[in-house]
Amino acid sequence: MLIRKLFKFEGAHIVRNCSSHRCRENIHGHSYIVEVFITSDKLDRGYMVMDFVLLDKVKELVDSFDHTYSLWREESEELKSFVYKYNRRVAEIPVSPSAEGYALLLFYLIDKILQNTAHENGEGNVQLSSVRVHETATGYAEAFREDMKLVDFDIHDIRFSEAIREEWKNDAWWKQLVK
Ligand SMILES: Nc1nc2c(c(=O)[nH]1)N=C([C@H](O)[C@H](O)COP(=O)(O)OP(=O)(O)OP(=O)(O)O)CN2
Repeated sequence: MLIRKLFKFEGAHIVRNCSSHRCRENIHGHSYIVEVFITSDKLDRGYMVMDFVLLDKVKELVDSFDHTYSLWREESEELKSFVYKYNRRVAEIPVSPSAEGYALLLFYLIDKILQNTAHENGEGNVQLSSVRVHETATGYAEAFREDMKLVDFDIHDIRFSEAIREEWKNDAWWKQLVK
């Protein structure tokens, strides 16, 4: 059985090397919608795949990209300095921030969060099925587990600035993922 939970963030980026010159040459933003699809072979005692409330860390993660500049680590030192000088909320990431890049990055992180979520209400084999990132009303990218072979990074390649981290209720979940 499949469940889906929707999250949102307002994010800014440039996507280098793409075909669209508007997109690759200009800092711009989108109202992103992130859909997280989760499956299980069993229902918990509440007749749920898993309670949506257990996705609170996923909410915190997605909210970390809200009013945040997503800075690809391959950007020039000049742009990096500019971004850090004029923005408090910066996510430095190992993928270019296309819809595809976000979908892969979020799949990687949400999968880790789910693996670190205690399931104590009779849940079955809870699995992340896919992460769909809508960049506009007309375009989205969706990452599945097999797509993770398209990228090569680990959690140490992802950095949230101090201003983002200080808004987290606590950083235990992030420390757990890093461990
Ligand atoms: N496969 C992808 N294509 C594009 C992406 C992307 O992430 N993956 N991103 C962009 C740009 O960021 C752009 O801002 C959005 O472009 P587009 O979909 O063309 O947006 P419009 O609102 O102009 O779309 P219309 O359908 O023409 O209204 C570009 N491509």
